Amino acid sequence: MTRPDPALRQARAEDLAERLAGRPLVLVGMMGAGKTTVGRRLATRLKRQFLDSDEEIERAAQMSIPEIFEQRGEPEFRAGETRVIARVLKTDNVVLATGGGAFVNAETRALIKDRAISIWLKAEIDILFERVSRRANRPLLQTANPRATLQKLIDDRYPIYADADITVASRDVPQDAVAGDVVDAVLAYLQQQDA
Ligand SMILES: Nc1ncnc2c1ncn2[C@@H]1O[C@H](COP(=O)(O)OP(=O)(O)OP(=O)(O)O)[C@@H](O)[C@H]1O
Ligand SMILES: O=C(O)C1=C[C@@H](O)[C@@H](O)[C@H](O)C1
Ligand SMILES: [Mg+2]
Repeated sequence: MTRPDPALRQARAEDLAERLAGRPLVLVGMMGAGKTTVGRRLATRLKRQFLDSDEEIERAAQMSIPEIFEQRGEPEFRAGETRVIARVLKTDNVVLATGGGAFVNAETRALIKDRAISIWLKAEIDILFERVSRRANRPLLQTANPRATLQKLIDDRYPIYADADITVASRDVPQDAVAGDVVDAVLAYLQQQDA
């Protein structure tokens, strides 16, 4: 594949930033889909602030996510996640990467749908499993058969993620290329809405 012309790439990002008129962009999807890494690159391109709900929760609690799950339990983590996302969505001009379970919560999902444009970064299980296997920082996957657990989460969650405004394939290509795909997909979505 040829590399996109940097000037064209920049022009598309500037066009998108203007068309969005401040509306937040929210990345949803499974752990390992690339929400954090792609979101960061997307924010740079759009000259926006980047926030990550997992990082915000860790900062507020002064603990890592595995520690929060262990010491306070998943329900408290989920309550914190909903609060953090509600707070972040009061700000314009933000790119928000959510934790994998955030969009599954009906209240959080309604808030995201109301305030932001949501993008599902959708990836195949092989890609997800390879990526999440690099680090043991996902408490939900600390099971006897993490691949089967991941598959079960995919089965449960994909119909819900499909409610996002836009779906972008998180392919096995450099993260910058996926960020470019997101720019193109959101532009196409806005053009379709204007038509
Ligand atoms: N396009 C890509 N190519 C190669 N590696 C990638 C790509 N996108 C993400 N990764 C790698 O996959 C891992 C998981 O990515 P990331 O942390 O961004 O996922 P996430 O969707 O934010 O997951 P979580 O829901 O657990 O926060 C990281 O090590 C990241 O560097
Ligand atoms: O998929 C999930 O439910 C999670 C994903 C991570 O981003 C973290 O929010 C946490 O590990 C839970
Ligand atoms: Mg993340």
